[in-house]
Amino acid sequence: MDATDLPPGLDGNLVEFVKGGCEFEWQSYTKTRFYTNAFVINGNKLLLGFKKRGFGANLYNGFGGKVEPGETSAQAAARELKEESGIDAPLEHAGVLIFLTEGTDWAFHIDVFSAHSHTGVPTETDEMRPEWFSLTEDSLNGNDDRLGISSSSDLPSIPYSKMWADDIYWLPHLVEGKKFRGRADMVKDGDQFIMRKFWFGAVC
Ligand SMILES: CNc1ncnc2c1ncn2[C@@H]1O[C@H](COP(=O)(O)OP(=O)(O)OP(=O)(O)O)[C@@H](O)[C@H]1O
Repeated sequence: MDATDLPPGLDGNLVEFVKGGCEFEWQSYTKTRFYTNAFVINGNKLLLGFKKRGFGANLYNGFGGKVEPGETSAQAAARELKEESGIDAPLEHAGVLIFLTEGTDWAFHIDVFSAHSHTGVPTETDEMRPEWFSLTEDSLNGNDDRLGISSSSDLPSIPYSKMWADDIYWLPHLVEGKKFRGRADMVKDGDQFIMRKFWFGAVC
């Protein structure tokens, strides 16, 4: 894909898998702040955390936060995973997401990581309550959540309706082990954010 067709902030040899909001312009930004987000898979289970406070409170997400000065994103991802869930995992880089939110002139740059094993027992912290979710196909692609049915396994389905709106576009790629990139410009709708303009793609 021609780099000029990509949303500002993304580069490389990428193949689009979904986009929306073509009638809007990409929001401009002058600064970037770096964050991490880590997803741990164990066989047919995915670990998510229910965020109890701060940005994204009351949503399920991976474990992550700000990259501190002097840290690499991989170091920050490991630190945040441990701080928020109590576990260690051999995290590998899986994707990059750029988010803008209405009214701010800076972009979230989120390095997303995944791991297929871990040590330690996921433990609730002040910030996050870890829970395992089913990775059956209907759970992962959001069919169970859309239809309000429980998963065919003994674990709950991935709760996309209680996650950031973008997650359903890239989480299945992460679980399949495909590298991805994406950008979403979010606007406030009542007390939640919705995507105004977005683009997600795979790394060739
Ligand atoms: C807009 N769409 C989004 N979709 C999915 N995840 C998103 C996100 N936007 C932000 N995130 C994640 O939200 C966390 C915020 O981090 P946040 O808790 O504020 O950081 P940190 O733990 O350093 O904060 P404190 O210093 O404790 O306040 C961090 O994992 C970041 O990756």
